[in-house]
Amino acid sequence: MTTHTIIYTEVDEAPALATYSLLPILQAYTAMSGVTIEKKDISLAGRIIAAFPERLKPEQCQSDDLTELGQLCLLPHTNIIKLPNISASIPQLKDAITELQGQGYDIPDYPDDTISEADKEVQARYSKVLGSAVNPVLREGNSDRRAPAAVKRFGQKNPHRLMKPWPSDSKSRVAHMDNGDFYGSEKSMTFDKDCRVRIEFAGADGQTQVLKKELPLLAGEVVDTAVMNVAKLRAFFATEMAAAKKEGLLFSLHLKATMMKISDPIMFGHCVSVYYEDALTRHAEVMKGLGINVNNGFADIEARLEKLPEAQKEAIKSDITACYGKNCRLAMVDSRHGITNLHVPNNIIVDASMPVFIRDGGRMWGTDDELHDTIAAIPDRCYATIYQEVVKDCQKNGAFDPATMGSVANVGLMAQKAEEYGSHDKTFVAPGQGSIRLVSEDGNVLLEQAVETGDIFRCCQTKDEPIKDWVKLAVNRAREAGTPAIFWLDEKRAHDRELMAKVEKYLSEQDTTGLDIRIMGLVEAMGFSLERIRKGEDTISVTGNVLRDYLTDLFPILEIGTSAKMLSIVPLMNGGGLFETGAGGSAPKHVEQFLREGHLRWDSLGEFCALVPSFEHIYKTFGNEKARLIAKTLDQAIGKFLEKGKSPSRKVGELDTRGSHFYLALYWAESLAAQTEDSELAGRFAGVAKDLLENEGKIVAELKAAQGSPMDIGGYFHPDKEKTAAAMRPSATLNAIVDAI
Ligand SMILES: NC(=O)C1=CN([C@@H]2O[C@H](COP(=O)(O)OP(=O)(O)OC[C@H]3O[C@@H](n4cnc5c(N)ncnc54)[C@H](OP(=O)(O)O)[C@@H]3O)[C@@H](O)[C@H]2O)C=CC1
Ligand SMILES: O=C(O)CCC(=O)C(=O)O
Ligand SMILES: [Mg+2]
Repeated sequence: MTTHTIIYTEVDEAPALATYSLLPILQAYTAMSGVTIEKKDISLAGRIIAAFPERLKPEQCQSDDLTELGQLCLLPHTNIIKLPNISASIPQLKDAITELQGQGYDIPDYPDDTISEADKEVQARYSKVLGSAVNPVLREGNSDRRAPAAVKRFGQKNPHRLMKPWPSDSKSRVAHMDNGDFYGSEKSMTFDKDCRVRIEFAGADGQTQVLKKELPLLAGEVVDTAVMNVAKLRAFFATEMAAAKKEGLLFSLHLKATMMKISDPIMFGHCVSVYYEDALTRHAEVMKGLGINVNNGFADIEARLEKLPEAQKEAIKSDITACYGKNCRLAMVDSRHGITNLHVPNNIIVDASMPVFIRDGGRMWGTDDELHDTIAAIPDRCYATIYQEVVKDCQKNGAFDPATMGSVANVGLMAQKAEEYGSHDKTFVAPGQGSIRLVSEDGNVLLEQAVETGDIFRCCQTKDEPIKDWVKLAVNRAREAGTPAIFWLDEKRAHDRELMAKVEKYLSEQDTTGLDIRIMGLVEAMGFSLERIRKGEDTISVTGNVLRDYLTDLFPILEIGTSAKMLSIVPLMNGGGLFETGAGGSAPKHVEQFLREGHLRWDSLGEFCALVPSFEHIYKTFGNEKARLIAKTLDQAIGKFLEKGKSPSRKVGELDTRGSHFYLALYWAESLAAQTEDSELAGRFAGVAKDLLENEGKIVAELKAAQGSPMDIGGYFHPDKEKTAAAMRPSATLNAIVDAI
């Protein structure tokens, strides 16, 4: 029998733990269909190990699976199930390095300063591991995300209870800059032929410095540049902190330091240094000596102060305490442990943090472990305004009702590192006063931005083929769904104006008869979608890469309580399929709970849903009929799983991730046994279904018995495989049935 391969990604944290329980079931159920499910390691630890082969013992070495997957994504038959992985901030990267070193891996420290050539080489290798280093490599296609019909139906019938009311006198708001931001400075152009450009800094003193030697561009490519003026950014933070203090609101900051790994940690650092300015200025010399980098958050300050003699440390700490007294109150991430919004750059990731702010009635947690009205600072106007529109709507009309609200699906322009999310290698801190500019090979200045020392310059690329593909995908989705599809484009943004022209052109080449497709500004599009949501009507948002990310967390978190249940398909432009599991992250909080009390509440519904189109893709590509049946029966099993309420509970002692996998296996076996199209599969799974059902009580009891005490899996970023497998497969009865298939 020919075998067809699905690649299943090994990741980090909660979804990685869940994989230990789910993957053996998947492999057993698909083996008879000629589908093999193969693992590839894209975990943070795996990627670090793969970056330093020459320093490791042969048995410690790992292949560079990410690079291999990146190449596979360009081939027509590739089929990948992509689970969420850690996009590491520097503090997370350092923690992972320390853990690996403790396990005997001779991995170098992350160099804070790059003084020697050797430091530079190490940092260059780590820069490929840092931040969102995985998704942009694999996403060789645009994105199609929506709540599967069964999930939405279930969500309306069983509305989640996470939505909190908005106080009638809510004073919360989104704060953004009015000028000096990326939005205000953006310049954009479309190239009419293939060419190469360079990016250079031209100092006011007449010196020039090449920042990027060569940037190859394709005909039809849209390129933009923009600058964040840091003096204005700091003034904005100071103003909003003072306003929060005056109005009695909490202050919070929402950025994407993981995806925007160069620009956003710097913006985060400015916020930290404005808040703690008095203490940091007074002790500037000591802080410098300790190597403190505010971009890594208050946690870095706190940790490094520990190196000081007691008296000196206490003096600085007392000045820090004075900052809390003088300044506004900060929103807390973990009020019980005194962790604020400014602790580490990866704690508040805007795509997930703003929906929770809205779900919680426009409030965040204070030090008193209560919810309070809050100023949500999102400095750049490119996207901040959409959230203020939601805030305004909820202040006027109250919280949304998950039982009746409509749905917003998304078609997102993402392929080939589109827009801001591909800008890291073209983001620079201005080395002085002058300008940063894009220069053609023959020396013509194409786009130029005035900068002051420390300003953040950013250049983004959006290729033509992905835009064409995105428009086509939007038209197809609009036709399939029969609902309005709105292109969210802001005519005040230079980049969006270039895109609008292309959208209009490519739409005119498609058959759009009978479809309601419109282009709207962001705030208008949000208002339009919210109005429909409140009437229970569905809308498709067709957006660029950043809004794709933001909206596919926002709407699902409001509608169904989480974005983990989204169907997230990336039709690869060369014919393959990348099936992302959900739209959320790797849920670090769930791992904490698992380690503390042996209960994992990761919901694998995202994985289940992604597998259906993945099997269908095998059928469509290779005509594998058994794969078609595997998909059909899995879909039926998911329906029953939802109907019977077998998702993991949040409480220890109740059904957790492992138990939910058992029920999926049971319902899937029942569906396979009941179908009449393939007697071989039916015959094989009739016995499995019978065994699982007969042993239901025993299996559930065995799984429950494994809960209630702390777990030792030998690591956080790089757990011990055997220990983790044992922890995640604690039912001998279930294992025996699955392993015998
Ligand atoms: N595609 C990718 O690879 C992505 C990766 N990330 C990475 O994930 C990490 C964590 O990100 P963070 O922003 O904290 O977001 P997470 O989505 O991991 O967590 C936010 C909350 O969402 C809920 N949640 C998310 N997924 C599930 C699930 N499958 N089952 C049940 N509940 C779920 C949980 O809520 P509750 O606690 O209330 O149960 C969780 O605490 C970061 O390192 C980030 O870089 C983030 C987004 C996408
Ligand atoms: O890659 C990442 O860091 C996050 C991706 C993400 O949030 C998304 O695509 O929704
Ligand atoms: Mg996201």
